[in-house]
Amino acid sequence: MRLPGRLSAAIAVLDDIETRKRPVSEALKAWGLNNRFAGAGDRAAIGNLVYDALRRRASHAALMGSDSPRALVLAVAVRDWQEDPAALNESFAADSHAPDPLSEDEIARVTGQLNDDTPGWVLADVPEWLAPSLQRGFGDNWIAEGQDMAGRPSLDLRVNTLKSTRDRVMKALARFAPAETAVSPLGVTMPAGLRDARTPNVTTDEGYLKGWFEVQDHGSQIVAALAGARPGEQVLDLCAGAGGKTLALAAAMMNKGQIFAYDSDRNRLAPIYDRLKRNGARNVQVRAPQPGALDDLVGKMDRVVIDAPCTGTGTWRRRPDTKWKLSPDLLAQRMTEQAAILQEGQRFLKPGGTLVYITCSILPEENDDQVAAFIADHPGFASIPADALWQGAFATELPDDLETAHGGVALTPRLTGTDGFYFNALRKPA
Ligand SMILES: C[S@@+](CC[C@H](N)C(=O)[O-])C[C@H]1O[C@@H](n2cnc3c(N)ncnc32)[C@H](O)[C@@H]1O
Repeated sequence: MRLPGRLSAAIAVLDDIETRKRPVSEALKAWGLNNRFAGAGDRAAIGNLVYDALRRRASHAALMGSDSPRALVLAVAVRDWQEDPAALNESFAADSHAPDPLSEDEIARVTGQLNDDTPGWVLADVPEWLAPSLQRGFGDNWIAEGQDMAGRPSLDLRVNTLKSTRDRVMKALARFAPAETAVSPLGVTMPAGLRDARTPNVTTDEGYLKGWFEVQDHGSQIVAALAGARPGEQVLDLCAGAGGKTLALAAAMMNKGQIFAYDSDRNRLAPIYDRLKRNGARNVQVRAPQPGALDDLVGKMDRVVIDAPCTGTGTWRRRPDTKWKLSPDLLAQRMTEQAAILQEGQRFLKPGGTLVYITCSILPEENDDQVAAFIADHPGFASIPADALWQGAFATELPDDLETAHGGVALTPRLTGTDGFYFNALRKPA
C-alpha cells in the first residue's frame, strides 16, 4: 500500500472507533483481519496515523474546523508527517484507494496556524475539564507538559539483573540501535521513530524469551528503583497486576527475602506466574484474591508498595484514546479507591516500615492530594526525603524540578522523557 491507501485506511479505522465505540487496538486488529493483503509495514503505518490523530485530536480539530476522521488524518499527514498538500493531491489522483482530494478550504486550514485566541487546553491537547487541574499541577508549564504528552513514546526495556547485564542485552539487540537510559542503570531505550516507523518487536527476541529483559517504561523503572526494596526484606506488592513492578523489586532484592504479590483482580494477576518463571524470580509468593488472603501479613511488612489504580493520565502517549474518554466520575472513583487502598496498605506495615505510593497519573488529585490527606489522617507518617531516595537509587542528585510540594517525585515526558509517574514513600512511626 502507498500513503494514500494508508490514509484511507486510517480514516476508516477512526470511523469504526467512533461509530462502534471500539478500543483502538481492537479496531486496528479488525481492519487487519478484513484486509489480509496489507503487510506488517502497512498495519504499523496505519496504526501510527490513528494514534497520532488521537494524540493531537483537539488541536488538529481546531485547525481543521472539524473532528471528523478525515479532518484528523489529513491534519496528521501535513502537521505531523510533514506531507505537502499539493503533493498529496497529486498522489491521490494516481491511487484508486486514495481519499477524496483536499479541497481548497482544507488546504488553507491544514497549512494555517492556530490563532492567538486558541484556548490553552487545545494548545495542550488535553480535555478541557482537566485544564485547571493540570494548571495547578504544572503552573506555567502546563501547556508544554500537555504537548509533550501528545508525542510518541520510546520503547524502554529493563534489564533483568537476575539473568543478564545491560551490556549483554544491548549487544543482543544491537540491530535496533539501543541506547542506555538517562537515569536507571538497568534501562535500555529505543527512541520513537517518525512517520511510519515500526516499533521493534523485541518480545520475539531470544533474550526476551530467556528472561534477560522486560519491556518497561523508564519511568516505571525509576519508581520501582525508588521503592528501595532491599535483599532480605518482607515486601507486600498490594496492587501487583501483571507484575511489572514485582519483577523489578525481586531483581533489586536479588531473590532474597520475600515479596507477597497480591491484586484484587484475578485476571490482571494471571500473567504474573509465567513472567516470574521467565525472569527467574524465586522470592515471590503470589496471593490470589480471596477472603483473608493477606490476614497473616498484618503488621509484619518492612515495605508495602501500592502501585495504585489510577486514571493512567501519565500514559496518554501510549493510549491517547483514554485521554478523551476520561470523565470527572471516573477520576472521582479512582480517588476513592486510592484513599481506601492507602488506608488498607498501612495496616500491613510493621513499626518503622515504609509505605510506597505510586501512580501513573499526572493529576495532583491522585498524587500529592492523596498523600496530604493520608498524612492528615495518620499522624506520625511522614514522607522520606525524595533527594535521599534518589541519591540512594541512582547515585545522582534529584533534579529540582522533579520534587513535588508534598515531598514526592513527579516524572513526565517533558521532564524525564518517560511516561508520567508519581512516587512518594511514607515512613510509619517506629
Ligand atoms: C496500576 S495497576 C498495577 C500495575 C502493576 N503493579 C505493574 O507494575 O504492572 C493497579 C492495579 O491495582 C489493582 N487494584 C485495584 N483495586 C485494588 C484493591 N483494592 N486491592 C488490590 N489491588 C487493587 C488493579 O486490579 C490493578 O491491577
